Amino acid sequence: MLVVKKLLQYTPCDVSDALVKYGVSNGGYIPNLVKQSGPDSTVVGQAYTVLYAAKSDPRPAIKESYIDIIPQGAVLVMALAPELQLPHAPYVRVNNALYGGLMSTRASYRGAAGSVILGRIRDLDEHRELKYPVWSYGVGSTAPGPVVKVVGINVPVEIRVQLMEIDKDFETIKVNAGDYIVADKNGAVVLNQGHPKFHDILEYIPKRVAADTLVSEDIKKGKPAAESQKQRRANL
Ligand SMILES: O=C([O-])CC(=O)C(=O)O
Ligand code: NI
Repeated sequence: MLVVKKLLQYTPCDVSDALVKYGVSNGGYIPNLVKQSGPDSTVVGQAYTVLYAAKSDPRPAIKESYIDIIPQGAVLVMALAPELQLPHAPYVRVNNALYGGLMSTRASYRGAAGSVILGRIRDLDEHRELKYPVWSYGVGSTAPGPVVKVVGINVPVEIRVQLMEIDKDFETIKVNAGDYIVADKNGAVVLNQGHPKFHDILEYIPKRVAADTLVSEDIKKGKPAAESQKQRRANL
């Protein structure tokens, strides 16, 4: 809870700066998500993961409704099995919406912090009326039931994303249940709970934010950006 309180003061960009400092070159950023609803402030919570697979997948469907057991304060992270993902737009092979307004209504009632849907959502107005924060790749009109089923709750999920290297197809971002999700209009970042430098990362964030506030003041007074950045970040 303390970690959540701390992170609520910052943005995903601040968290990414710290992750880059500690060797995560993509800054933990989960690309291609669009903020669809909710207030402007940063959303932070521990990931509550839900994994969808094709109806033909050999794994049995989970009987329990994932939304009825979502913990207070959690961020729902909903992903499709890797074989249903694409590194390029539209990012998933599934055109049915994975998630809708009734799910947000229940999540909001249970005090969840937000929902990050790595696929399509429907019922846009309902999420917006609830002022409940939802991110997704896109929108849709059809419910998930005819094509996919939930096969995992609080299991690690893998997100296939495009890479710069032309000889590699994709890289995989992993989200484990309990990892910290920090999201706003810039998108969503995952801070792995098990990162060996987790506490250093948390300590670095305010120092870097303070330095960059001074850089901003310098620039507004006419100082060249590169010179100020070099000076103000010298000891970081
Ligand atoms: O009905 C569904 O399966 C999803 C949906 O639209 C909702 O949660 O409102
Ligand atoms: Ni609906």
